[in-house]
Amino acid sequence: MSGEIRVTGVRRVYEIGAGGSLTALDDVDLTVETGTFVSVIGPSGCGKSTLLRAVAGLETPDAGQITVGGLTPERAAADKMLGLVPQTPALLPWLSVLKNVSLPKKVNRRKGRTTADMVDLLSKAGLGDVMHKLPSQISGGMQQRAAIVRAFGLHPDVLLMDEPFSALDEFTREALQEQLLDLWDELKATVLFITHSVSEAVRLSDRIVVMAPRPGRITDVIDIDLPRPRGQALLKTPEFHAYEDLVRDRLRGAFHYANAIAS
Ligand SMILES: Nc1ncnc2c1ncn2[C@@H]1O[C@H](COP(=O)(O)OP(=O)(O)OP(=O)(O)O)[C@@H](O)[C@H]1O
Repeated sequence: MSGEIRVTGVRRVYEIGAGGSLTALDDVDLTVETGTFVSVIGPSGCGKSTLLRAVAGLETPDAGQITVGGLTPERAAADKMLGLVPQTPALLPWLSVLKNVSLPKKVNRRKGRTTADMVDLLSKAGLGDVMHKLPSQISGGMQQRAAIVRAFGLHPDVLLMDEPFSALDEFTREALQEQLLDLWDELKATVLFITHSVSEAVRLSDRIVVMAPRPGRITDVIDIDLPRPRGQALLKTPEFHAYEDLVRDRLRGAFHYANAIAS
């Protein structure tokens, strides 16, 4: 139960001026079981970030219920059960990489790791040689890796990731996917991951949730039954491509709909 995310009948409506409203989430039901990796994919505006923010306790649904480990998201966040990795790494520019990733330890001594643990995690993430540098002295890919290590530093039960690799080139992205999977395998957390990339979703996930917009809703849930660990070689197998095709087919419907309402 400790890391289960349960979303039941969630609705979120935004007022958009002149008496208009936009239903960003409509009757969304989703259970992410403890320790599983679930990705959410769908066209722009289908409510992915709204859903993630609601699970993080940063957004209050107008109807329905969300629990994280049986608690309200606000309580789970206060208990440091949640880790959040945003699209941009948001490291503090005046602190070294090591000091940045060690911050949660200082903020929350109860659950945080020791500095030695963080040094070890940074080394595992390939950042051992740059841990004393400032964020501006390392690449964007390294900065994002540091942000992921920082999130794991709190030893969260649940990790919420909003397109963390979207600003990176394809090869860096693939390398980071592998490192994320290694960290996840070692540290165990329930992960809710937003992406626009079909191959990324297939590689990382136990389950992929497909959403469509207006109203933002879940249109499909696809279990990914591929063996782990999912190294580079897996990306070339027919089984992997078959899952990519399946997800693309299911997504196509959501995109047709999105384009129809936009035109
Ligand atoms: N604070 C807000 N006020 C009004 N409308 C909002 C607000 N936040 C989001 N929206 C609208 O709600 C819908 C869902 O937004 P959301 O950011 O969750 O979509 P998304 O699927 O994450 O999109 P993207 O892939 O582009 O990040 C969009 O139409 C967006 O414009």
